[in-house]
Amino acid sequence: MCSYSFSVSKVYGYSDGRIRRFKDDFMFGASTAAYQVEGAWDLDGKGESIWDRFLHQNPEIIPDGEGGDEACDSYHNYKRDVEMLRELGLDYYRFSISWPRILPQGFANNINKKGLEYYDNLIDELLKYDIKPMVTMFHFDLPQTLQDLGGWANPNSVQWFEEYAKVIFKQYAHKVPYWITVNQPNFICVDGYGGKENAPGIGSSGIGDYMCIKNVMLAHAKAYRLYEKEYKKQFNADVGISLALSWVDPLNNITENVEAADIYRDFTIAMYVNPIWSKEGDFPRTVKRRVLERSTAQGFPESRFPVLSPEEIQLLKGSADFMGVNHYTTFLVKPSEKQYPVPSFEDDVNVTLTYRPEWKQAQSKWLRSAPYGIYKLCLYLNKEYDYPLMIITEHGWSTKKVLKDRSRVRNMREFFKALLLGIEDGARVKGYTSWSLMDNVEWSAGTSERFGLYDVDFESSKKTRTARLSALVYKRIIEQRIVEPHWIPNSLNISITKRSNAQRNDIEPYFVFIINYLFKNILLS
Ligand SMILES: CCCCCCCCCCCCC/C=C/[C@@H](O)[C@@H](N)CO[C@@H]1O[C@H](CO)[C@H](O)[C@H](O)[C@H]1O
Repeated sequence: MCSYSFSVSKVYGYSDGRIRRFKDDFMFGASTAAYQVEGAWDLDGKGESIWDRFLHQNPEIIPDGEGGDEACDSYHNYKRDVEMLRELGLDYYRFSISWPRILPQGFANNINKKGLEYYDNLIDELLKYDIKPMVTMFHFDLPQTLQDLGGWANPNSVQWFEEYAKVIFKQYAHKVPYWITVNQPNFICVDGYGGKENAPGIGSSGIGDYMCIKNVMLAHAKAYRLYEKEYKKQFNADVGISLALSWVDPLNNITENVEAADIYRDFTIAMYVNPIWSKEGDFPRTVKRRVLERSTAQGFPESRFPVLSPEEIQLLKGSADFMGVNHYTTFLVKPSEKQYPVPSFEDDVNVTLTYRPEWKQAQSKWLRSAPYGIYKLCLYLNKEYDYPLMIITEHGWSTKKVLKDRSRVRNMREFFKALLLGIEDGARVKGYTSWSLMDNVEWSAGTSERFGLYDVDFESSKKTRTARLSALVYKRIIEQRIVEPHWIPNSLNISITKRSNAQRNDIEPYFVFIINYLFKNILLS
């Protein structure tokens, strides 16, 4: 049992007032995902994905009725997207490839040339302006034809993914420096196979979700090993996986709550990190033991949690060049007071999640601002997994449709301060990716939750994009390499500025420090 205690004043108060600086080689980017932005859901030979099917069949669950058929129409507007990345001055763009756009029926016997062409054009447009492509190979949109065969619950899915990986590595390996095999196995499996509210909505909690986790993790490892064997020597890209890693603290220091926090971390963090980054490999012992005990008590002849063979453990161990960290929020936990359905993932974990009331709420119900969480997550990962190399592959904040998104600016600044503190304390974080470049289709929430640095007018035929306040603040942070607490632009106009390190003013952090010091100690005294 470990409580991950640390100096509260340092984190909650940022009390030393020091301005910390992002090193010049720290990379900044922005991210999107195919289903959420591309639109053109059935154009030019694209096959149906599980999200196409799910939201077409259940339109009533989308609050504003806006699914991904058109989305931001990035399929036609990708040049404008790249222009926005240039306006922001970003180093890289994280986007995903839609599996059914490349392989309409999921299998490599039928490759859609128009699909390949679309991503070739996007990548070339990025490279033309010196913006690095960071390509996610799978971000939730499985071909429906593969779902009809059981999807990620079918052990053959490991091989299906490997065949898809072969096609896209062959096509793009020579121009992609960063690959992310899979985005968020927990969302794919726990929400999609355990739950009913996200595609494919199987509702097999405590069984289907665990089968899916094993297969998705192995699929990731197979793709990593494929790149390692066939392409690493020649092109030397970094290949990683993106994990949804919320931080979790006990509600208070009562032993049961501290234990509940440990269990929750094991089921949501260690579950995905252990097989790749721990010395022993495999899924966490605590998770295996707990599910076995419950399965036995429930009358199952063996554990509902699948076993990895010694070969599979080896395949997974070390199968990533970096850990993609998607971090949005922090939860507080205590043991559950209610009885969850049996069997279920929720019953296996058996905790209740809550927040501190003072943590500001975003437009999304699940999202509260507790930026210290990224600092504690860094400490935890460093301690448990010996300082893994990380890229923040997602962090963001949702609002209503407003241009002056002050709450996003506040959240971003606080997050950066906590992240810089984590880096100062040893975290090896090499980049930050804002979720999202622009408003998009937030899965079952449609466009009711806006995560964009750019507003998107979904009513307009061109899906017009307009920079928000946060876009200008993010651009300024990237240029200056520091977080200026009070900087605001004169207007919301944004334009492309030539990037150069010489622009960065080394004296400015100290100037800002003196102004802050004077403000706090003299003007306020
Ligand atoms: C009285 C207190 C009640 C507390 C209730 C808490 C309920 C919380 C339930 C847990 C839900 C966790 C949800 C977390 C989700 C994120 O990790 C996940 N959305 C991140 O995925 C990425 O999200 C982006 C923006 O949401 C984007 O959609 C992207 O595609 C995803 O990769």
